[in-house]
Amino acid sequence: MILKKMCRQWGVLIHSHWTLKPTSVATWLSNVLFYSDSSVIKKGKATPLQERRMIDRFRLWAKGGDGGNGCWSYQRSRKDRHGIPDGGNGGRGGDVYLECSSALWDFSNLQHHLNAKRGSNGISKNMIGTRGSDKVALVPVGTVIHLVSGELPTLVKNGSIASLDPWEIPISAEDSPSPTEEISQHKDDKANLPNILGVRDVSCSNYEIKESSSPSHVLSRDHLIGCKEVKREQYDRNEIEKQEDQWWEDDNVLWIDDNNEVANEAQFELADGLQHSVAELTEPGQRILIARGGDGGLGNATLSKDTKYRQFMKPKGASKSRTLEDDELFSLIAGKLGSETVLILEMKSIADIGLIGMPNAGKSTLLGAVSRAKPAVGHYAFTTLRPNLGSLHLDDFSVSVADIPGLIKGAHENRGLGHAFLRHIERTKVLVYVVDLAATLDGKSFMPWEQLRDLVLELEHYKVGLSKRPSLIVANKIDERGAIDVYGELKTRVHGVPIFPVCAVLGEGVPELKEGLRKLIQGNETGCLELSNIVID
Ligand SMILES: Nc1nc2c(ncn2[C@@H]2O[C@H](COP(=O)(O)OP(=O)(O)OP(=O)(O)O)[C@@H](O)[C@H]2O)c(=O)[nH]1
Repeated sequence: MILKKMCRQWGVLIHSHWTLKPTSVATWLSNVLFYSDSSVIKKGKATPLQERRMIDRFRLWAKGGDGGNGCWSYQRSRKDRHGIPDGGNGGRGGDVYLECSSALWDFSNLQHHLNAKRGSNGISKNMIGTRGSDKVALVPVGTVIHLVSGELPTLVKNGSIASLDPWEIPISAEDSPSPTEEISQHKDDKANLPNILGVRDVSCSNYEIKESSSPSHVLSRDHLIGCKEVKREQYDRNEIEKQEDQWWEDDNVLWIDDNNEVANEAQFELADGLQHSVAELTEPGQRILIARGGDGGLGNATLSKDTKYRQFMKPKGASKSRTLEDDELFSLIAGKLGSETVLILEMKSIADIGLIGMPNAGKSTLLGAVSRAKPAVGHYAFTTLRPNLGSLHLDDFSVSVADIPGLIKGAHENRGLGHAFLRHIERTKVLVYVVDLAATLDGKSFMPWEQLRDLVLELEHYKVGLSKRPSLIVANKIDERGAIDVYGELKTRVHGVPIFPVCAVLGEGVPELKEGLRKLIQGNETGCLELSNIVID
């Protein structure tokens, strides 16, 4: 009864005819009292950011959808038993796009294979097949694209591509007859395209296609012959599967095996024929076309308009002398293959200010002190495994601050995930060196000026000139005993950049630091930290 009363007082409804067994109540109470600890509650799907490793390099294989096949049909009537060709063209395959989104941090949501949908086949009554749907994959802001194979990605205007006409018009292949170079044409300027839906209206033998970006060129019907080489049966499936296996093997070695960091980096740098930084996505909403869909094959209605093929379009029996070779015919009506691209995506954080320092220097604590960000803070090195971003509000404007994970000596040789961390510094405008004044007080670590020398060396070894940008120094943990003396010595040993004594935990010295950052961002202070300005014994 007492338990029942307690339950009622706590707002727990217990039906009067329930018989409460003391054991079950005890279990329930113990669950409520002892297991309400958040650490015991099962974690949801979204693991906290610092608990999973950042995937900031990613190998991607993209394929545009194949075009649908053209239709071969005849409209017969009582008066015309042979009929007139009325097979529609196949629909165009979908394209593959990468879209920049500020909602993402890394490539963990991305799939290694991206395939757009195939266009549907043409239908009789001269009906064109529908266009295959596009595949759009989201990538974080600051994604840099390196091309392994395939065509160069094309930047598409910001905004939705939903406005694209689903009835994409299939056209003939490009000048090059090679199937590998078979790239479908842009059809942005529809006014210049013949109305193929109403193929009956096309009397000319030349299409004039004007592209907004490239000079206009004329494709003649003769180029249709070029399609001959794009044949499904010639497309060696085994070869492709072999290549895919190979690719997966490469992929495993290069990127998936987490324990093989250094080998991965080395192989990335040595990757054959890799074209570095062919494109980058820096603003949310930007889209890049990475694989084009193939054009649809031509239906016999379209072909019958061409004098060259007209005689072959007649139904069997009506054709006079020779018939079109099967291969040739197949190449005309088969949908063209979508293009394939292999890319390596790399993420470089974009922030106005980069906080860099040795592990445990207090960078994350400082980020929390200057912004509203709540990064994980721990009294052990490498608490931060991915850059944390925060927004620093100065009176009339705000800037973004990135807390870069701790760098150690040899980071430029990829020690301690050095490359992964150094990469993010490339995009910052201003550098803030955070040094730990208390590091040497226990005799285990380096003096602050030694920390600074090592940091500058690591930056310069990774990329020459990386340290040459407006900088300041934060002398952190000024509250620790003996730190003031170390700070005094630091000022005598390091010149050329402002030094701010700060206690990030208590927020002391933070207003002065913000003022210093404002000057740096506005360009009033431009000094960068040089090795020659650091005095070491
Ligand atoms: N006494 C004192 N301790 C501080 C101060 N700032 C940070 N710390 C402590 O230093 C330790 C490391 O702080 P973090 O902010 O995680 O350091 P970090 O540089 O981000 O470390 P990594 O994640 O390894 O790069 C924590 O135990 C903090 O509480 C400070 O101003 N004074």
